Amino acid sequence: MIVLKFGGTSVSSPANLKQLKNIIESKSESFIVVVSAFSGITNLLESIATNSLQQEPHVLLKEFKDIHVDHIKNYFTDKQQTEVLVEIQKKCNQLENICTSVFTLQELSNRTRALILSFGERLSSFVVHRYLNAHGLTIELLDPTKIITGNGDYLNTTVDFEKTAAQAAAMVKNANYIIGGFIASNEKGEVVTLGRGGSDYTAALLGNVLEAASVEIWSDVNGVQSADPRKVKQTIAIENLSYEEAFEMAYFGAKVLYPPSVIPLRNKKIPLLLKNTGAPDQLGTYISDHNKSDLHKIQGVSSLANIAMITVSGVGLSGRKGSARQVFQVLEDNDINIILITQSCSEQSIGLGIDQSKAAFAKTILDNRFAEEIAKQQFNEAQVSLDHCIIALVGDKMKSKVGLCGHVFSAIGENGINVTAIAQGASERNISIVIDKKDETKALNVIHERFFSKPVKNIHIFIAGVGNVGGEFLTMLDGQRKALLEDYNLNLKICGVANSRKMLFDSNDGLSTADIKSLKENGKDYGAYENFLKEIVDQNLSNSVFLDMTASAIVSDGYLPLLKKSISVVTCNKIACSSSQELFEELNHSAREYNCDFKYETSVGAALPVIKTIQDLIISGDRIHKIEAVISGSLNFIFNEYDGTKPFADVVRLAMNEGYTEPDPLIDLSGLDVMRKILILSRESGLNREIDDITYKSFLPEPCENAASNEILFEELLKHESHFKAIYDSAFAKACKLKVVASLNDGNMSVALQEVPSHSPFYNLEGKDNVIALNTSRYVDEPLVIKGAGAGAEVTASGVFADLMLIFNRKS
Ligand SMILES: NC(=O)c1ccc[n+]([C@@H]2O[C@H](COP(=O)([O-])OP(=O)(O)OC[C@H]3O[C@@H](n4cnc5c(N)ncnc54)[C@H](O)[C@@H]3O)[C@@H](O)[C@H]2O)c1
Ligand SMILES: N[C@@H](CCO)C(=O)O
Repeated sequence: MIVLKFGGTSVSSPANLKQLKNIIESKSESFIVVVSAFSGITNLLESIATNSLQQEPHVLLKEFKDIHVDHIKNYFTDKQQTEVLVEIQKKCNQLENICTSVFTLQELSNRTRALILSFGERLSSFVVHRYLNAHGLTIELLDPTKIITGNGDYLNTTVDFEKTAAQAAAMVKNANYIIGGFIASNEKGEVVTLGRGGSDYTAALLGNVLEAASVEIWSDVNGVQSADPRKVKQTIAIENLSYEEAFEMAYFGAKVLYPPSVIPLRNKKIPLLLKNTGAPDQLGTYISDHNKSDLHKIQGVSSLANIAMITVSGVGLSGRKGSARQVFQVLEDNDINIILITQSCSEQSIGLGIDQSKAAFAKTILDNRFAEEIAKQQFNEAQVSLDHCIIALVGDKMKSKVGLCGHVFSAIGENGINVTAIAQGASERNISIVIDKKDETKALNVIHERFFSKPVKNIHIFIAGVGNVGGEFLTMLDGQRKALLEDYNLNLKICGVANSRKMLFDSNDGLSTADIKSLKENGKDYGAYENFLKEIVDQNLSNSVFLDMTASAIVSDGYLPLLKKSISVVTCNKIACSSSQELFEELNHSAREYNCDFKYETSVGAALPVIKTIQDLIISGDRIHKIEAVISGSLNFIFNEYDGTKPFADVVRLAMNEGYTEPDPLIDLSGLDVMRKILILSRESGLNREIDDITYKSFLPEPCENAASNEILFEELLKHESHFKAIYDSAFAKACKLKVVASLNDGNMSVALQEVPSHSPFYNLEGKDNVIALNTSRYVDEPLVIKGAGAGAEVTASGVFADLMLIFNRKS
């Protein structure tokens, strides 16, 4: 004998009902089918019951009848319908009579409520029975009130297993049956119910008393998922669970199974199979005595919201026997359920997780109970902290996996999620972590990504600036997206983007390049830049990263608040790293403190590995003694191109059009861009320096230096053509080339336009190339030289991309 339970959705459409028929026909052993009420009916009956007190619930009763009549019209031929409809009408009349009595007497006892609620399964089992008969199946309809007996609460009866077993044995022979779930009777023969989710329980207890070979629960999902699919996108069905794991998962919100149903089956070691009626070929979840999986891993991650943490603390708790018992007793006496307990071994505090709605009451009763101790300052008043949730990791074999907790905490720590309390039983079947409620979905996702097979890590990207570099970045991302997903399991989603005025967000599907191109037309004015930042923070997404591809100080001023929310920052904008030493240090320090990354490799030499090389040298104990470098791609290009045959202004414009200069080319021409870079390299070398410490003599005439706009700058450059020609001629006369050289020597920084002779290593530096020569304690006679393209939107975008990958590929 096997027991098969079909939920509301499995009986509420012709397609599913046909599946139900096919499923039971495929069984070789005899069976009992347990059915729930049609979808939505139990809630409707709750409303009918409650409504009966205020008014005669004609409208709701009509709805109740109409739903059933609709099903019947869908399931039966015209000829078959008549008889079924007559019976339904009879049952609806009975229900109406009960409701009228409730209204007349103005009395709705739990006894009457249970009777009203029972109509859902009474009708569904009748309809499904007739349907199966009409399709030629020989199957008998059982009356659950004649088999299942309970006592106590009318709405949540306690089943009398002995009596039920005897009745079941008398009524169930070697044949096939169908029965409505959820309903039972008490010793007086009155109708009672098994509590919400009770059809699962009917199946489990029939499985128990009939010692079934197995119990199958058929619903609209493929078994227990590794997490709640409404909160985590890429869940997987768990193939095998032990009874204990199933109970934990069900308790912590995996709604596919009513938790108490596991117990009658575990007691008799009856396997439980959870299957999808709509997809019977899917494996589903097999729950049995032992978890067959050999993997010592987390089976699922689940959560429970609306938790308040109550802390009972005080010096008087230490060594005081029975205090925990007293705390628990006072809560028990007042019907408050404790969901989670933590106590440190110093015994100075006990932390309790309870349902948030009971928090204020719990504080009052605890403070009253310990008023004397509080007055003597032995105990503190109970502290209440609201708006938490519990994240539960479930798995029988987690205990033997070294480092598992470490992975969990690093995953959530890297995403800025604070842990308020932790509870882990000695069985280690459940590790419960209390966190802020607002982080519930984020925590479920980061833990799920970290632990489940071939997880796809969703990277949530926010971008400021989609100009030259930003535009190239988007092209590169489009080209790499597929490979990143297939080869690295990384799904890069652009969730938000802004230019200097407008912003666009889409964290569900991510923004496409076409969406981003329409930013000007379709974006929303953000007003103050802080509004863009606030939106990023409020989204509270896992694996969030902010890319700055602007040259804006407003944008770089926003890094700190992001880092402090554990949102990593990747930038090619040099402003933040070359402003005060204090800010530079605070940015790096905050990234470490808040477990995220601050990456700025492209601020010097575009994608050349300059900063990374210096960091690697320093961390391995080397010391930087001297840096000599040409680190302006645009100036190198300009002085390579300029020979007096066309105006200096035209060459600068060419560099600008090629995307080598800053958006404001005066930043390059004034030497500021090079100064920022040598300052950043000095700081990376361990020096504490400011921009004013750099020795620099400008090669620009003053009117160019003071140009208030690009237009004026180009006019002034043209006016001073002879100045630039003279600089060129002087170098040419000495067979030298012009190079803007930055150096760090003995702690002193300088930048200067130099005439370099042919034997100089800088002489042959072509186009927009950069070269950086490092003399260190290890590279003494010959410097370590890094050379290559130092400007250009494409190489810079590739450097930004590489920084991004360094953050997330490493963590996957
Ligand atoms: N081009 C290169 O070779 C190169 C190399 C290394 C680093 N960089 C750095 O890359 C950055 C971008 O350079 P680019 O050539 O792409 O410049 P760009 O002018 O083409 O693009 C910058 C974009 O930033 C946007 N922007 C400006 N203020 C903003 C704000 N407050 N909020 C949001 N967006 C804003 C602008 O609308 C523009 O679209 C600069 O900081 C530059 O120093 C460039
Ligand atoms: N404007 C910069 C871009 C690279 O930082 C340069 O010319 O080098």
